[in-house]
Amino acid sequence: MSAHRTRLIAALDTASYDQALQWATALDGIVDAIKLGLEFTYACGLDAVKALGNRQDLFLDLKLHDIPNTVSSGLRALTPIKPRLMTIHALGGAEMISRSRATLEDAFDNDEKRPKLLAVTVLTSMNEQSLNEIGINATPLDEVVRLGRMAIRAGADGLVCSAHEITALRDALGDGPELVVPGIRPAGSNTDDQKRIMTPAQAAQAGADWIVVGRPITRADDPAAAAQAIQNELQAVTRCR
Ligand SMILES: O=C(O)c1cc(=O)[nH]c(=O)n1[C@@H]1O[C@H](COP(=O)(O)O)[C@@H](O)[C@H]1O
Repeated sequence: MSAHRTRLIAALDTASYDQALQWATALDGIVDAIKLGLEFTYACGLDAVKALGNRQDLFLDLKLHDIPNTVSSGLRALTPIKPRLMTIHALGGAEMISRSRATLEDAFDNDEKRPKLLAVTVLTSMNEQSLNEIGINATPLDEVVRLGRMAIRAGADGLVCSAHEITALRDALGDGPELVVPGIRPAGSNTDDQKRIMTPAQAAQAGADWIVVGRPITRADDPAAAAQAIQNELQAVTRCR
């Protein structure tokens, strides 16, 4: 058993480079990593992603989902950015995941420096009803565990899931996979479009390796203070696993 700290990723969802830089600067030394996703990347381009990613640990969240050749080639094109974490959709299937992992291994001699490949399971904005609407007659919990098993077996280093599924995933897959958990809302904050939410402390208690928090930080009057409050909440949870 080892002491394990849940780390905080701030999602810098904006189309403005200046805004992202301002947040990244204010949060430097408070959060453990920053996340740049579709909005920032499409609006500002990969050079801007690289510039911000050179300053702090980077989670590059582009959620690739296409045929195996297209996804693995797309990942290869992103490797000069050297993110710490990258996302693809588990729904792309086992071959897409295994080819993606092989591409990343091929691009990095040093496995320590290789970006960790995360498979997104069921988006935290979805509940059982939204799964039914797309023809999946399962609970989010069952669907996440099913996709999670497949994705880890195929070569993903970790999974993106909600905090509600952490215990079941640990039971099914053990401590190895990195579990990255969005849908985090400090008590009393606006849930926005998130459906499967928990507080930072609850997610840490459940065993999240990383939590991802966007609007509760970026829409706060003082983003640095909001992020520090979340870190304090995480650090108050001591757990061993
Ligand atoms: O892959 C992700 O990071 C992700 C997966 C998921 O299931 N749910 C989810 O919210 N996210 C991302 O996590 C961030 C959550 O942002 P907030 O809802 O503002 O805290 C966003 O940048 C989402 O793109």
